[in-house]
Amino acid sequence: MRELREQVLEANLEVVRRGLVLYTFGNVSGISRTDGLVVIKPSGVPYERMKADDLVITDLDGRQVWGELRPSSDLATHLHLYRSFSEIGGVVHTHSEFATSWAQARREIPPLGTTHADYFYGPVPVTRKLTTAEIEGNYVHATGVAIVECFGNRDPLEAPAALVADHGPFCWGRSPDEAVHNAVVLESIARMATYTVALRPDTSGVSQALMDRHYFRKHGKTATYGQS
Ligand SMILES: O=C(CO)[C@@H](O)[C@H](O)COP(=O)(O)O
Repeated sequence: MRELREQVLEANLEVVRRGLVLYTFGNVSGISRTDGLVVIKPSGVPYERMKADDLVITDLDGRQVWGELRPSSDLATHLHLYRSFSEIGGVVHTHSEFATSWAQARREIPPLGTTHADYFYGPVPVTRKLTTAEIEGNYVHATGVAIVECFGNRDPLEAPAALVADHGPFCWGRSPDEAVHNAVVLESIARMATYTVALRPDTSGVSQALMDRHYFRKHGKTATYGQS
């Protein structure tokens, strides 16, 4: 777990270097599937002071098995994603400005160009609004449930991000560093989508043929989106 703690620390520091978070916003975690254990950022600790030993380890039910500090307040969302999406190895939550703006507008990000299609096969989905009962109840877990729901039967690695309505983006990948990479790309395509829609509100976006061409040549795999 020492190596995973170092990877998760590095991934947390990378979201700061990439300008995706301010102060103590955001969090990154990673999972060891063989041990069934998750390493996550501690809650509220400034990134510039964070050390690998400050990271917290829990099991998939959220029981803390290592660390003195409290785990990130978003832990239950990360855990639900790990339980639901068995292929993922890292989760990132940020409040990056353009992706968060689409989340606050409660709009999915449509595939408007090949930059999007290289990384996200189809739109980046947005969740439904949480109910008052969910917000007053197990809010953080309900956030994870809403993310998984908005994926339906799409492959979560074909569009490794979701926008949580009124909140912000969650991204994931096969590892913590791949999840951060996807969060950086998401912010870039969210920025371009904002400008594109401002310049041409009636844009129709990329054709299915262009999206297929770009996504498949980059990933070399078979589509599931749009086939079910
Ligand atoms: O979503 C939020 C707040 O809305 C989080 O990103 C927090 O800002 C980070 O909390 P910790 O991970 O430090 O508990």
